[in-house]
Amino acid sequence: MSTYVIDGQELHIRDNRRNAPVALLIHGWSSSWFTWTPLLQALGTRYSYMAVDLPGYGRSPAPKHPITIEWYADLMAKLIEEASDRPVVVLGHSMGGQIAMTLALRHPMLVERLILLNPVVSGRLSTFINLFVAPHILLERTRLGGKILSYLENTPLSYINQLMKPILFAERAAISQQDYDRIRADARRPGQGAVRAACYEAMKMGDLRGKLKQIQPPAQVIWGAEDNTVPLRDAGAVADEWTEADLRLIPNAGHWPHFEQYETTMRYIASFLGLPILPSLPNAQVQQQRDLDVGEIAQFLSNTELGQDLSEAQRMRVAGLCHQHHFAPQDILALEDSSGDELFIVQDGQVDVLVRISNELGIEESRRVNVLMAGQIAGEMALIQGKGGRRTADLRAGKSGATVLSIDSRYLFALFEDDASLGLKLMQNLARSLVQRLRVQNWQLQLAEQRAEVHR
Ligand SMILES: Nc1ncnc2c1ncn2[C@@H]1O[C@@H]2COP(=O)(O)O[C@H]2[C@H]1O
Repeated sequence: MSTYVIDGQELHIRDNRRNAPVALLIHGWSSSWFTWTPLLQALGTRYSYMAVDLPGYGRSPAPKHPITIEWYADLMAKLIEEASDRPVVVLGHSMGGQIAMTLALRHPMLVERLILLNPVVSGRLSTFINLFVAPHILLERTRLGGKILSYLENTPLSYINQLMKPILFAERAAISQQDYDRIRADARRPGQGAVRAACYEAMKMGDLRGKLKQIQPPAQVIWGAEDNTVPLRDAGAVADEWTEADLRLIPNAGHWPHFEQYETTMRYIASFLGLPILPSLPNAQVQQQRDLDVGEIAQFLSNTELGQDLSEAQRMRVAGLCHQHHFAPQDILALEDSSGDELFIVQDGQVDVLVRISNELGIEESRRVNVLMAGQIAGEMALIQGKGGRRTADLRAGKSGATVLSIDSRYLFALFEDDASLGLKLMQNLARSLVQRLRVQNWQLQLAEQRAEVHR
């Protein structure tokens, strides 16, 4: 845990303190940093994560300032400025999602991407909450009310205990008793009654309907289909107003999809962030990656054969899968007839394509058939042939060397499976590049024919 003091407000933060891009994690109403435990290991492979205890929750003291969603958002903006020198990925759950969206609206420069789990949009919680939980919470505001309730809590009269599970989780949710107990303990933490009541009002005041379209950073919105806390009516507002957002509904999950349906939730997040842990891969390995600037790579991809016609969010996904390699002049990237497990994109310099051809004396020599420049794809032929595909030519760095991005074909195929519309666009782009090369070759053949004619 680290402690930050921002504007005199002490903030306790669970972090992994890596020299890597920052991911800021904002929990929801009546919760704490613990909200993020299932995701921390995977996020830690690429990010320096900061799971904050919001003022008044977990170990962070209650604020002296009146609570509004805007105030929380501005405080998070100052925290980002303190912790990072570039835009950060922001994840928000429930009320934390409302804070994250408000942050992106008020400080778009600070947010690289948003991932929102069951976010509060309208501020109107479910009827369940309004009928049973809210009166309880509003009563807690006063010291006497709080005392009476904490006494009742330990008696068979405590209806809140019985109601908590169906409100928070889906009927068939896979949640362990241990996780449930911890989430419940956070929700009922003594001494937080006043903050809980203030946040209940703040969420209503922070209504984001009508503003979603103005959110600039690419966003993924994940929702448990049986959410009884933040109703799916709010997911409807996202679908209706914010068509650029990547909205995903997860069956058999309620308000805590990352606990209830970890695999599915993680697969969506991993493919959005380009984390190398798509569960459809054998062993779902968590790999340590070199820290590339994903935003910069995504920007570069917009001018490449592979990145044409992709949205910014889609380019970010592809960028997250890229590794960067530097090759000295004449270094070999791939050998003809070897198995092809990677797709390459030339980032800088040149890559020569060499085919082995037997001359009149039957001696094999390498002939350069093409030169690939920045933005062009190489290695797509083996990839398109599928498993066991072999390289059709040697690939060799040109005279001044080459910088190349590579994508492991297993990750690329996992991405195709996971996001069919992105997969289709990428396959179209690969096909387009092949068509272009065939056209050039046809034209070169015609030209050679015409020249031969003139000499005859
Ligand atoms: N005639 C050609 N023109 C341009 N590129 C080629 C040609 N033949 C092969 N290649 C590239 O060289 C790569 C070698 O590996 P692949 O066969 O996987 O994919 C091949 C193409 O990207």
